[in-house]
Amino acid sequence: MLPRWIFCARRVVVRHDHVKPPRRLLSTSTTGTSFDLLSKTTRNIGIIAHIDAGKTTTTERMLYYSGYTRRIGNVDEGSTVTDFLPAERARGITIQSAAITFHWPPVNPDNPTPALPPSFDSIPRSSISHNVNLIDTPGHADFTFEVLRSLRVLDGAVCILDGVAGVEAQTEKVWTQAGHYQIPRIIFVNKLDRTGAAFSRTVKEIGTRLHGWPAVCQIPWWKDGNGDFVGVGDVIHLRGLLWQGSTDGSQIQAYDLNQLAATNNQFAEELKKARIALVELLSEHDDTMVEQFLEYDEDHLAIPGLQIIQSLRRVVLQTPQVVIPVFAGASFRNIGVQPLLDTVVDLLPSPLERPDPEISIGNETSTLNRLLSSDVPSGISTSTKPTKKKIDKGVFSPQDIRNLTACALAFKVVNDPKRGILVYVRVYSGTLDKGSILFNTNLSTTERAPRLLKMYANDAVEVDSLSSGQIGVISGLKHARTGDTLIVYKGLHMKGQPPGILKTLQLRPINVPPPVFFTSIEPNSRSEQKHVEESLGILLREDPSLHLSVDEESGQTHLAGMGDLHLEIARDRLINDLKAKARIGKIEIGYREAIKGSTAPSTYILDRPIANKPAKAAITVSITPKATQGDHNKSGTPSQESDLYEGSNYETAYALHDNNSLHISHAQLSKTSSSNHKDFLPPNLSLPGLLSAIHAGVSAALARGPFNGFPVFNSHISVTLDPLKHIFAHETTTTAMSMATREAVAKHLREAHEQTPSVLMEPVMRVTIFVNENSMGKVVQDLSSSRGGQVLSLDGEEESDSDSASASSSFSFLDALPAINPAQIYTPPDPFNSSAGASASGSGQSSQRQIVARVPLKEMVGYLNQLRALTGGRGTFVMSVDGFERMGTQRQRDALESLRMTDI
Ligand SMILES: Nc1nc2c(ncn2[C@@H]2O[C@H](COP(=O)(O)OP(=O)(O)OP(=O)(O)O)[C@@H](O)[C@H]2O)c(=O)[nH]1
Repeated sequence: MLPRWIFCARRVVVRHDHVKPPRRLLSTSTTGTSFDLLSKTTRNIGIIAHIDAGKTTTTERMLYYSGYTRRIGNVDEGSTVTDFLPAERARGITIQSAAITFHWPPVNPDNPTPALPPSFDSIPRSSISHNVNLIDTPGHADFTFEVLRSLRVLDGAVCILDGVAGVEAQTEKVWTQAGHYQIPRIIFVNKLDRTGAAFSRTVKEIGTRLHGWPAVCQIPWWKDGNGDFVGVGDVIHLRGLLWQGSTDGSQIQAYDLNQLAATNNQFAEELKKARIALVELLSEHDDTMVEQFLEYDEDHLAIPGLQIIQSLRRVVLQTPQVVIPVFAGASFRNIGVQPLLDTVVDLLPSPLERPDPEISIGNETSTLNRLLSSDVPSGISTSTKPTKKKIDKGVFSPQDIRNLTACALAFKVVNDPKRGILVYVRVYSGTLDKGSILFNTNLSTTERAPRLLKMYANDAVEVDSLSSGQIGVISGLKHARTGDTLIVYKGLHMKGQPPGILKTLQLRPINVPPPVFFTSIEPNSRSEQKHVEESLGILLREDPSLHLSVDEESGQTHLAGMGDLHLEIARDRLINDLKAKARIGKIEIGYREAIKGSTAPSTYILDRPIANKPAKAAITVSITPKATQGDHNKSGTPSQESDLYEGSNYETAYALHDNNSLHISHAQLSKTSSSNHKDFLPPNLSLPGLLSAIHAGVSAALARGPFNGFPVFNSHISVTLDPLKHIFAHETTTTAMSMATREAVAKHLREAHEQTPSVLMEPVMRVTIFVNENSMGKVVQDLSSSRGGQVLSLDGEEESDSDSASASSSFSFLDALPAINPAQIYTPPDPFNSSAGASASGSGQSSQRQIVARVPLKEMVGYLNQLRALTGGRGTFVMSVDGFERMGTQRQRDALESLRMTDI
């Protein structure tokens, strides 16, 4: 009898034209059993990998075999479903992660909602149709942040490796990040049809570079042992799976061990060896497998496939994950995708099996279910009787928690040409209903969710609700941005806010790294200004790692981003997709300027009409440079803006972008009691309104420093707001206060610079490079002499810069993982000479070396070409911002000179 999933694959072919998601399965009502069924049969997974490993190609096959597309899209022809932005199709790379839903195995139209069995002890999960929400993530280093954003909402991940190139730098980085989020992962070694493909070498690299024991679940099947790649040996079910060449891949022949032994004994013997290795490995990490092994008389081959699947599932869900199931295929040749889909359903967890998601509330961190069960973080008390006073103080009651009926994370905003702005959300608790009023805790705004959708390849299906664990889309939102937390609070009206600190609740907050490249944008004409601004607004909602600042004096708008490709794509999106008519400047390095002088407090008065209305406001300001450690600041802290919730009721402190800080003292106005505010403030002003106006004014001034117009770095601004002296009845508005503050801070910055000249700070990158042994010397030499870099470690040895933030965080995670001895890893032999494979890829396991260095970003521009030249095209690297460092006098002079040259 044919295995069940082969039957499935055939069934898709037969019924291809009318396999559509049945509406009954899409209904997300929260009644007990259907909620349970939906959650248990849901997989929220992502595909992560190095650029070009084949994520999009594999996704296209997944959509095809599950019946959601009628033809297989081709990356090279620009006809894929997931790379839908014109810029993505033109470049053949994935820029924005797209989330799509499909069912695997395909829904049986005769029995669309089969009952779940009481347990999966006797049948595999993949025998029941599951709801798979798939998030395709970008592979380019400039989009790592986009990958991080998607990782937060995943319950499991498939990591695709290029079978020729092996484990590449970006894979290692994303793999580690997924490990930090405790995301269970499996690996698909793709492109095994290519010359130089080396499955065995790649498996060893999984052990040594991804720090886990590879559990080889499939071995490649090469025609006659060394020819074309034609199928896989299924180690779990002990069978050979042969794909028919030049078809759509839905015709697969299965051969059991006896059949294989008769036709290809060597392959059959290898399959047995692989099974023994798999059972041995599982036994080391799963006690139940040891019991099974004894039950089956210590016969590795006698243990049923289902028991192996269950054991694999148990080890994949262990934290930290030390066993990594490995599968094989060539998506482009349509080989290996259906069993991979089975594996997704069988091994990766449902939303119900995931750890409680982290949250931040007030300035505490906790987890969502602890909060919902009122087990709130220390320092935040609950009360059964909330009074107005208690609510103002941030106290909330169990009833307030009960009123919190849903919590969701907007993990992606997309401007769809046909459907407008789509906000992709993952629901973490409760149910989002169509028409719900959503409170956005990042923006403190309220908006209604007019329509809810599920995205199926090219189709969007409207649904009435999205329940916990589901991924879907809200269309028609006007404000929500990528990364915002949306909550539903019972009884909230459009102008209201949830009580106390509930309004600060954020799901899985992440640090946005500081932008290090920028470009200027100028509308072609005044009439284009509005459209350009709106288009920039869309870009920023989609991608919060882009930063926008407007220089009020020159009127120039600066767009800053994480990398040159990041900005290039933003530029393409703006001009080609959003049709903004604007001139875009050259992409430049985003230096910072640090003031060296301080100023004494002085009061600035703004007294001139704004928009033809009289305006007057005053503010007292002083500035000091912050103490630094050698003017070197690590990334992570500088870019995040937050209210520090510190100090007394009469002062407010903020951490601003670029390691700046702001302290506002507002002596007469208490933050927690507004009872006397009417004695000091006219009816049009409130303390929160004034604080945010001052915050905005300070941020605007710091965006352009007095030295060369770069953002100011590492300064402390002290502001005093005295309502009796600074506020003028009728004439003081929040706009006037914001402008007064901006002008006051700008004046103080100029004075500080005149007193002691400011200095330029440059972004310094932490670069991880992988090269072959014989190129190592040249690459190190080039880094340290020509590029002014500092080599921190070779092959992960002790770093000379031991306080490196990124280093320590990744080491703490890696410390929990076992040391892997590659000699103990089972791999089948590769058909090609392994050194040939290694030289084709440049990642020969024995000769692969890793260099970690700190290098100024300026020296890394165009580095890939240089690295390729030094390594015969084989080296790869990844980098992230490590901090900003003061430039030497000559370096600063050179940088300013080259900036002047660009201006001419
Ligand atoms: N020979 C061969 N080529 C493949 C295979 N899978 C993908 N490719 C090719 O590899 C290239 C990259 O494939 P993509 O699917 O775009 O890779 P990706 O990982 O999505 O790339 P990014 O979106 O840029 O991160 C394309 O030219 C594909 O046709 C495979 O199994 N065999």
